[in-house]
Amino acid sequence: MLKTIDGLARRLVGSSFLYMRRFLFRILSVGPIPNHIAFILDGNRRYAKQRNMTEGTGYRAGFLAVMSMLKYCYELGVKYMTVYAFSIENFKRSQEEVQYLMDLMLEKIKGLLKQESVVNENGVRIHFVGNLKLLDKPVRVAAEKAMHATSNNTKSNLLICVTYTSTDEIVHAEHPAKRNGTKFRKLA
Ligand SMILES: CC(C)=CCC/C(C)=C/CC/C(C)=C/COP(=O)(O)OP(=O)(O)O
Repeated sequence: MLKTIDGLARRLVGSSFLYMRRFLFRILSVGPIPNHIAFILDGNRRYAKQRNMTEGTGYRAGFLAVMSMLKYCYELGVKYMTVYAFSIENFKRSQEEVQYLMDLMLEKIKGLLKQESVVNENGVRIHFVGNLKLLDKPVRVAAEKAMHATSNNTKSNLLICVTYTSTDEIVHAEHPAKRNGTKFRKLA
């Protein structure tokens, strides 16, 4: 008897949550929807520390949080989403932590490629942005595979920034420009 009441209550809470969610989305989609939203993945370790969790658990929780934010964005019709995931500076962390993050990225990129993933369900094209040569080879290969596999998706775009930093970008932007004969002048 108690089990039946508990099940009923759960279903009631579940359906009212769904109803409220639909209602909220209706209201939000009336207003102007941004074309591009960017997320900086930060605070994963602090989150884990506050809850006496391992750093790895914090990173995993961070990834799940960003995935649900992305799902809301797709549902609202945001065309471009950028995620700042791993900068070149992040390589200065301990070797174990960097390796953990590389393994996590590999696992998650493979997950994104699955048919039932949030990316495929929402017709999202993935772009990895940054100096990809600096990534661990298996991660780079998976990233390239993800870009290729989603290249025909047209509903929205997910830009994942990895191994990036402003100085590296300036250096790499300058080289082709120099080759084209562009003249640079020093800014005062
Ligand atoms: C495929 C894909 C998008 C994977 C992403 C995996 C992921 C969660 C990466 C976050 C990496 C990172 C160095 C965050 C910085 O914040 P921090 O956690 O160091 O923050 P804190 O030290 O300020 O708490």
